Amino acid sequence: MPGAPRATDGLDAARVSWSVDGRLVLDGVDCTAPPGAVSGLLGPNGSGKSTLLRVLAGVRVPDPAPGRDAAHVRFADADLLALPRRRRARVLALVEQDATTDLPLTVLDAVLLGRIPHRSLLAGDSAADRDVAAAALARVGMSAFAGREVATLSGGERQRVHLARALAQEPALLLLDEPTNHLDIAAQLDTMRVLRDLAGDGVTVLAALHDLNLAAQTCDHVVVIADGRVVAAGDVHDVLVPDVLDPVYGVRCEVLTHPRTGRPVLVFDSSD
Ligand SMILES: Nc1ncnc2c1ncn2[C@@H]1O[C@H](COP(=O)(O)OP(=O)(O)OP(=O)(O)O)[C@@H](O)[C@H]1O
Repeated sequence: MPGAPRATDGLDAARVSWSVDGRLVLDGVDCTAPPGAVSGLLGPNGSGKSTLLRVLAGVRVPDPAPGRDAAHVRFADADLLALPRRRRARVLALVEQDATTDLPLTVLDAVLLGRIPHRSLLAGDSAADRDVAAAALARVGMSAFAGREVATLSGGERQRVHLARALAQEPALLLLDEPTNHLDIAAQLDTMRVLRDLAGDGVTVLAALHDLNLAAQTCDHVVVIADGRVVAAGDVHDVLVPDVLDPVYGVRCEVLTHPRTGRPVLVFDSSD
């Protein structure tokens, strides 16, 4: 992405715990995402993926760790947990699952919200901001919708606008929670291609994904969590294997090889 700062190092989070109502949702998670690559955050429903993304994005504060080494979340030498909100928003963007926009905004105005961290507090949108927002809309194939009210969009269209808003932030680290939710198969592949292109531009991408085959075909690196703990992390060929996936998801999986890409193709059976 033009203007995006290039990260020299990727994301490095360590010992992240988060509890609610006395229940440990994340239990000492270590999670890395290599720079300029697409990483997948995988795990069953309720395993802690959204919570982890929210901690990494600074929306949730990790539990204190009295008497132990504290959690850290670093990106390209910056301590993300210590960065003020506005500076953090110039480094990273989070696309939340089923994000909603209640304000009566046009698509272009919703995408322009992504420019707020980059301008002075009282300034309006500049011509440059509008150019960045228009480029972000073009990148997700939504230019024709610029003047529409967000409330009138379909779920899939809205999902793409949220991605465009994040792109308008020009983040060096992009965190996404199930970015292919609501999307038909062609739109899913388009979104994953956008993520790959961003990685090619130097952006570090970490996306929570449910579709393990989409992850297998797209990701350079995957992290699997279950019950708030990391079970495995690494290259898709090493991690997307029955020894890891069967117990985590309670299924039986077989791994084939994609005839063109050489990447794993997973076929599932229920375990009983
Ligand atoms: N604010 C909260 N209050 C109570 N429980 C919470 C809260 N936030 C998360 N949880 C619980 O923490 C666990 C992990 O939730 P999280 O949304 O991170 O999982 P997930 O892996 O993203 O799930 P899914 O794939 O279903 O979206 C769940 O059991 C959830 O109910």
